[in-house]
Amino acid sequence: MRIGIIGGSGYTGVELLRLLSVRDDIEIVFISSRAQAGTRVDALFPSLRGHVDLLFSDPDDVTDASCDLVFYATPNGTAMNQAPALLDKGTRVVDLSADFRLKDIAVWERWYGMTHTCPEWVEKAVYGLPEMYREEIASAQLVANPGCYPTAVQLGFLPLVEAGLVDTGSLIADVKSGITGAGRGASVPNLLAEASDSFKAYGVSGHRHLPEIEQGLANMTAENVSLTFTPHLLPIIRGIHATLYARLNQDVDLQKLFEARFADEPFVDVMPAGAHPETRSVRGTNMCRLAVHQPQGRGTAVVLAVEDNLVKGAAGQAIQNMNLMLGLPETKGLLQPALMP
Ligand SMILES: NC(=O)C1=CN([C@@H]2O[C@H](COP(=O)(O)OP(=O)(O)OC[C@H]3O[C@@H](n4cnc5c(N)ncnc54)[C@H](OP(=O)(O)O)[C@@H]3O)[C@@H](O)[C@H]2O)C=CC1
Ligand SMILES: CC(=O)N[C@@H](CCC(=O)OP(=O)(O)O)C(=O)O
Repeated sequence: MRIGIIGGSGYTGVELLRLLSVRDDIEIVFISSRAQAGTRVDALFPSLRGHVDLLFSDPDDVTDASCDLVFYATPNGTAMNQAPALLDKGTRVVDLSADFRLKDIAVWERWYGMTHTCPEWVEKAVYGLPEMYREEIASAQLVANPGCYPTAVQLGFLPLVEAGLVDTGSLIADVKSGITGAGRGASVPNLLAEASDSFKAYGVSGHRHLPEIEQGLANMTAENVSLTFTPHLLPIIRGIHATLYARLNQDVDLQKLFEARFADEPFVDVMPAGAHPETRSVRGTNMCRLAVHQPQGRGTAVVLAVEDNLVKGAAGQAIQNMNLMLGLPETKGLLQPALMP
């Protein structure tokens, strides 16, 4: 399969390269970076020496590359302008940005502060959370890959919301992300001296992942969904840790419920009762590890979810979606264990 990557010099782009370059069923034929066009990929990323023998290209040239599938690992507002030319030619696309994730265009425009230039493809796009939409993803031409926070939060709440066991009007997600979540672009708040040895919340009054998570949860239930979502910046490189709270409306064996819901899911691991999953247990992997608790047997379910924001939260999930779309084994190239310690 011939694969192209637009935005190959960013963090999710290099993660796509790390995971795809070792596969013998995939030929990477195109990697773009406007700033790096003409330079060798392994000059920018020596980690790929011996694995990727390509130069960065200009994104405009991808239309001539005749790819089976193209990834957009670009900032929000890019794919909606560039991908339609490929989509109209029949190329399949996985967009890692938020351009095609929200079905309500007015809501997207409010949260992203831009006019949407391609609502017709938003309608046709399939949201790329395989644990919810596996069949639709397999036949989609355009997949909107979920955001990093939305992946962990939706997977953690999924069994509870789907089974109607919680008050969906009072859900709480307290979530922490490593700094690569902010991308590779230079910015003062992301400097080592600014972000390390410190910890803070941000976006408390509103983060653009709120409508995405609420849209996903609403698709799991006929009930009204309302979420309080507070993101935090953790002084680590990779990893998301979500602590999710929901009021139970009945007595239920939560451990059994979670184990049954994810029994056939290759990339969701329900840990034994009482576990406290760590971000390092998923570093570099496509796994989301969950643990479900009911402290003191009172009526609140507390779900802990960890994932690597660059893998299950971005590039790994994008490849999981690619595998489904191209009729390849879903887990192909994604089963390596975490790097420890
Ligand atoms: N980082 C994360 O953990 C996650 C990120 N995402 C989303 O994935 C996307 C990529 O994120 P990330 O890799 O972190 O971003 P980076 O900022 O690290 O990289 C962005 C890439 O896009 C390219 N790019 C920028 N502007 C354009 C443009 N107008 N046309 C073509 N290429 C462009 C850049 O190269 P150049 O400018 O040289 O062309 C670079 O290769 C974003 O939409 C992000 O929100 C989603 C989930 C998690
Ligand atoms: C730590 C950090 O800054 N994280 C990013 C989320 C990254 C992501 O998933 O962004 P998209 O939805 O745009 O794809 C943020 O809060 O903006």
